[in-house]
Amino acid sequence: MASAAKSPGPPSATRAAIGRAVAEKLEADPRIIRVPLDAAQVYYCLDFLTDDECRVLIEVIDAGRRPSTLLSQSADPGFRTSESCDMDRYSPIIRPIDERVADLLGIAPEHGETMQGQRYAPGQQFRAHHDYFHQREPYWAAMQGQGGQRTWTAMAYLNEVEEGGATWFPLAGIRIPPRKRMLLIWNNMKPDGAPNDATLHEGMAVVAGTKYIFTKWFREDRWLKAAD
Ligand SMILES: O=C(O)CCC(=O)C(=O)O
Ligand SMILES: [Fe+2]
Repeated sequence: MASAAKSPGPPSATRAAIGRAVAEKLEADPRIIRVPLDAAQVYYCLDFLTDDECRVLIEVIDAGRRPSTLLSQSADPGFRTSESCDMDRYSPIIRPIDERVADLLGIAPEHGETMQGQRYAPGQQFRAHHDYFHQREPYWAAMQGQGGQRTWTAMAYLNEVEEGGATWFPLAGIRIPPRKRMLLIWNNMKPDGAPNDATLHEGMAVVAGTKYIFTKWFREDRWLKAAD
């Protein structure tokens, strides 16, 4: 999270193996399309969710939303201005969707963090950041104890946004406009398992309408929720 550090972290055989296994699973799936990019492994699945699922997930987000937070405080108060909602993975609404995401990637559900809903009103955004943890940051020791590095991200768009709200990868050079029901998937690591700086991405400001998504981050090991 937070700003790009010079070296985001060393290679890792474990993460490299996860990267290969997930890419192989996705590439064998006829529902998945790879975005033609060299800098990062990015995929999407157009109709991953049904309209009903999108509607119910939006209701869950609206009922549980609170201001979004950051792991390291940014000097810019406008860095992440959305609202978030931690989704109860054991609820009968969330669990099947949560497990379907893990199954699509071929990652054991225990490696996934709780799905997090995000809501952006006009003007709200999540400035350019990495989903992986910067290993030089003070939070890294705690993250290592909670399942280690984030490997893959899966993010679903739950509604059409009137204007704005694209997910922009400025270094990889793609901008993805929100598209209802679509799941976007990317590997935050390089093929050698080191964090990939080119996965820097931004949830661009919504101009008109409201944007609802959920984000699911996978860890290299089993995720252990921090004690509250
Ligand atoms: O809103 C977006 O398009 C990006 C969200 C995001 O990067 C995240 O939740 O980590
Ligand atoms: Fe992100």
